[in-house]
Amino acid sequence: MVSFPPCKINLGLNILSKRPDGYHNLETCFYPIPWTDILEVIPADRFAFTQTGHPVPGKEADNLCIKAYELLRDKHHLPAVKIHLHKILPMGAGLGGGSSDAAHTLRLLNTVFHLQLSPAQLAGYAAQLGSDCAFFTQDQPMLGEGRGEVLSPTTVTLQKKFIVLVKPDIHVSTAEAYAGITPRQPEQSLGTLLSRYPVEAWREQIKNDFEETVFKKHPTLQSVKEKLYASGALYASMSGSGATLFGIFDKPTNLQTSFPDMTVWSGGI
Ligand SMILES: C[C@@](CO)(OP(=O)(O)O)[C@H](O)COP(=O)(O)OP(=O)(O)OC[C@H]1O[C@@H](n2ccc(N)nc2=O)[C@H](O)[C@@H]1O
Ligand SMILES: Nc1ncnc2c1ncn2[C@@H]1O[C@H](COP(=O)(O)OP(=O)(O)O)[C@@H](O)[C@H]1O
Repeated sequence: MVSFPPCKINLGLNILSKRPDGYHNLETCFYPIPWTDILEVIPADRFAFTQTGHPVPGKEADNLCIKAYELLRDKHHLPAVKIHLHKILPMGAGLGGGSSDAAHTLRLLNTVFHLQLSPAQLAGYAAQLGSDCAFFTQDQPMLGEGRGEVLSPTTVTLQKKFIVLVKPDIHVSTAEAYAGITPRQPEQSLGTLLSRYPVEAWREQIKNDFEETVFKKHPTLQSVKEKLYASGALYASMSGSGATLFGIFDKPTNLQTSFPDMTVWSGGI
């Protein structure tokens, strides 16, 4: 069985406090974007993992698809499978592609082997694989709290809008980005702000707390954001810990020529 793990952008990202377990409490709105990897899981005589497209850095055994399989295999005595991942999404990009692959491996295994795991059980397993993973067990925008795994529905919608993602050839480590932050409580919760204001007003209201320190270290990212606004974006921001920037537009917008040496994706929602 095949699935298409999508990526996400973060509409706003407030880092609220540092936790005793070393993670940070945050609030964000995860929004799914239909730019995807391709993932196949089929029953097999012996376990095998194959991978094409962009090579995934690190040891193969650390691939989140394998980690996801091992997690369910140990709990539910799964038979062997063959997993194939075709990697399209940029990595370490603030787009959560690896987290999505992990969650979609769980979802495929649940379906292929009729495990009948509830959405809450799937989200619980996903959260063991990464803070962002639980979101990808859903297919709709969600507010994320806790370390990102406490999810609640939101009415925020980007329907009829167009998104441009720009990924410069810069890598920002998530752990490093968190280390540069001084957490603080905002005056108004992100959920309230997102529901109260139209996209056009978010520029003054909604922010990503990582931008300040990450932009200082990589000024190119600030200039990409400014260029997105200059090209007509209603709202532009960095996604997650970077380095992808996104712009939300009223009409189809293709900016590859504006960012010739960067990876650009654009599409409707
Ligand atoms: C920043 C965010 C925002 O959506 O996304 P990305 O930029 O990675 O896409 C996420 O919080 C990334 O979540 P995820 O990539 O799943 O993180 P994990 O693997 O759980 O943790 C990687 C490292 O990030 C830090 N971390 C992560 C989540 C969190 N709430 N607090 C943290 O301090 C920890 O140092 C941890 O060791
Ligand atoms: N299936 C996978 N796809 C992408 N990255 C993976 C995967 N499995 C493990 N990783 C590791 O996770 C790191 C970052 O993952 P990714 O989700 O792309 O980051 P981000 O959430 O910042 O976009 C990679 O550099 C890689 O070492």
